[in-house]
Amino acid sequence: QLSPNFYDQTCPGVQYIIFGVLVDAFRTDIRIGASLIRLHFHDCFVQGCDASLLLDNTATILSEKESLANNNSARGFDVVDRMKAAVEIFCPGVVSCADILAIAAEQSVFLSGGPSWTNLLGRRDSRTANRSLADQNLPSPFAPLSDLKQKFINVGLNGGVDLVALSGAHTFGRAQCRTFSTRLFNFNSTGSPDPTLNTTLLTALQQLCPQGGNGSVLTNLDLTTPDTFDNKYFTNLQIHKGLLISDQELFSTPGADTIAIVNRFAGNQTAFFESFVNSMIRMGIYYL
Ligand code: HEM
Ligand SMILES: [Ca+2]
Ligand SMILES: [Ca+2]
Repeated sequence: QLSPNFYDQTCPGVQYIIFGVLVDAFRTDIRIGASLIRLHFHDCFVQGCDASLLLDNTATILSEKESLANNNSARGFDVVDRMKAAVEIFCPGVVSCADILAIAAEQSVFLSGGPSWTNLLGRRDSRTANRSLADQNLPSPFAPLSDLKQKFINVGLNGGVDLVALSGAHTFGRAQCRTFSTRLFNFNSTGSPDPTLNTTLLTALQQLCPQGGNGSVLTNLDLTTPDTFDNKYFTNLQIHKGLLISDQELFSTPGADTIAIVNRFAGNQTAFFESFVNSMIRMGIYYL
């Protein structure tokens, strides 16, 4: 049973301590907020929000850090370690790392221009990780829409508003060429690029990510406002400027129920923010 007041007696300053570390990290790394909210998402989708993602390999643990979606991709662990260390100085042994991830996610959205909300706290950290479950549960950018929906349903979210609103987190942060380059030249063995990709953006991405080139080159997920948390992600989808297949198909899958939701969020940022907060809170209370 999570509560906003969970640390009121035992660590009343926890949010300020984390905020201090976050603001400091932001000064040298504008991307850190995006990286941190992604850690919270990748934690919650595997065994619930229990900080299992943070555990390193041991004799008995196969880390989630090296799962398909996280390996050479998830980042920000050093900042989480600094947050935990700072919290330990003031309230040793009290605050869970799963709560630190949830708080950091909310503050990252707020610091980037998005909404703020009241964090529900009191998660317990797990002593086990599950790499195969991470491989299974974390959505692939190449997956069809039906598969993305199912992965959200599997963790107690829905494949409509939750999927579309939370995908809106791609309003900031970066992605590597290897996560979208299948769209650029010979899409699904058609001999042509993905027809749902805007041709101007296509040309730019072909230059950035040539065939046989370096798959770890980075580009912005939201090419309009790359570091601001806003609804431009959705207006981009309307003009076929989503970066990942999993982004664009929310709008470009014929007959999909997600199209109307994209259109609503594109036209009304307040509606997006409200749904986003609601879905983040529900994702954040998922626990096994
Ligand atoms: C719907 C299914 C989703 C898929 C298939 C997906 C896939 C991806 C991929 C492939 C990347 C780029 C990783 C890299 O190149 O290293 C990425 C980045 C990111 N994702 Fe997602 N994602 C999904 C949902 C979400 C959700 C629900 C959130 C948060 C609520 C989120 C937040 C982010 C952020 C902020 C980044 C940028 C991270 C950074 O710059 O370090 N994503 N995602
Ligand atoms: Ca977890
Ligand atoms: Ca943006």
